[in-house]
Amino acid sequence: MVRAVVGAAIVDDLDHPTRLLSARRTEPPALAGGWEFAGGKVDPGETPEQALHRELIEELGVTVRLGEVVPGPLADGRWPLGESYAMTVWWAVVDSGVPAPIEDHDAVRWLTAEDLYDVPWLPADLPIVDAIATRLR
Ligand SMILES: Nc1nc2c([nH]c(=O)n2[C@H]2C[C@H](O)[C@@H](COP(=O)(O)OP(=O)(O)OP(=O)(O)O)O2)c(=O)[nH]1
Repeated sequence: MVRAVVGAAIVDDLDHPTRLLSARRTEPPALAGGWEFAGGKVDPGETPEQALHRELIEELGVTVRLGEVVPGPLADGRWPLGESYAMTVWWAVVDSGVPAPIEDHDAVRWLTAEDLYDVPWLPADLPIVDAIATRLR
């Protein structure tokens, strides 16, 4: 069974995004230093949206408003993350708080279309970043 993961493409504006938030992982060692979408695994008893809101409060200290799903190639628009995980990614904007690397990350960075690929994204995230890049102005 593929495990469900949720992630947020946090941008400055849902209708006219110009900046995307990326976060640098600290764990596990094989993934540490890679940049990703904040989020994580859906726990038993949670909806995917509940899981994402929980993870964003824990990891970045923010509440968000979710937009549409960034549609991926798998069933339900999910994106493959290797063999074991599939991630649903929502567009999101910050409702309250300032994103900070509270847990699981040691840096966050807002990226524009110009410097979107200047950070070493986790390899599985690159097709997702490509999809987002088409919307960043
Ligand atoms: N959150 C997140 N995980 C990603 C991304 N890209 C990617 O390959 N992954 C992988 C890393 C992990 O193997 C898996 C998600 O696990 P996670 O470690 O973020 O989940 P979690 O916060 O619930 O972690 P834990 O409680 O089990 O330690 O998906 C991404 O953009 N965001």
